[in-house]
Amino acid sequence: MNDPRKGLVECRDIEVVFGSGEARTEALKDVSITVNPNEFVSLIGPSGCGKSTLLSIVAGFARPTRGTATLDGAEIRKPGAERGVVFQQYSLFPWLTVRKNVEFGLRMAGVPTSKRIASARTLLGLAGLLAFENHYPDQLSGGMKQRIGIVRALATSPQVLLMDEPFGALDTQTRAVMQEILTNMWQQFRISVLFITHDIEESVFLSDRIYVMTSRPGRIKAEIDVPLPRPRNAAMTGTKAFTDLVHRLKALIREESLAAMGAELGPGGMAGFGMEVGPDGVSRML
Ligand SMILES: Nc1ncnc2c1ncn2[C@@H]1O[C@H](COP(=O)(O)OP(=O)(O)OP(=O)(O)O)[C@@H](O)[C@H]1O
Repeated sequence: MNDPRKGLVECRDIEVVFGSGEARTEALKDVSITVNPNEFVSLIGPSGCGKSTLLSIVAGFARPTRGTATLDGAEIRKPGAERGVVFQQYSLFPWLTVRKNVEFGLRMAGVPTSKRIASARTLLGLAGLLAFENHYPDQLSGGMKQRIGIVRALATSPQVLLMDEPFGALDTQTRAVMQEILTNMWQQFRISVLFITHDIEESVFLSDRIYVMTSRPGRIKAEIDVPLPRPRNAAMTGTKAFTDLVHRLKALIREESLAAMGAELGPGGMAGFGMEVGPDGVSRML
């Protein structure tokens, strides 16, 4: 079982610059975010604003140019078992059965065979996948593969789950079911989650708090609390509280997406959108 006081992620004044000279790209600037223990936090923002870059810093796959990322006060310098990662691509090993995929991290950690089989079977049972333990990934649907990806990330009992567009490749119906499964699993495991999505409804449905990022270089534009009760269910998506939050977030994202496009389209190009490009960048036309 996880320690409920652990899983505090803190990013402070993160700046990331790729390349130099003409190829210099400022991806993130002055980004500070916190994910509290047991909290579900989403990052949303226009394409290319640096969401994946920030997540990969917390995962330990990349280092910031400036600033620090810590987990429970310790600086993150490399990947670690206390952080599970789930990507949009299923990234399961096709030559291993479902159960052996789930066992993989435990095997790497030196957990004895009988113990890791028992853990994998328990988790597969919770995700409704025990009947498929001896199947190979190719024999399963996209939704099942992603459930296995989540189960595999949870197998090593991480304090934090980092998810980069995990449902991006799924059809709308499967995606909605996966959101319910994830919120139920999160409720049981009570770990911290940092979740990236392009889908605003998805972020509201799942999160306690949402950070909205600006267009590149990504900064934190807004931090929005989601005070919807838990456990969450599909019926909530029709409530006024839910749709009001979605509209508010959509307006924030639209502003940033137009700003990003405006920079590409140049003066006059944004007039039809109620925006214009001036010497100080993009502004709203009244
Ligand atoms: N290794 C790299 N070298 C150079 N530039 C990079 C590298 N990785 C990312 N970038 C650039 O940094 C910016 C941020 O990329 P990132 O993938 O983090 O954005 P994102 O918000 O996750 O985008 P999307 O929503 O489209 O997935 C982009 O302009 C991207 O092209």
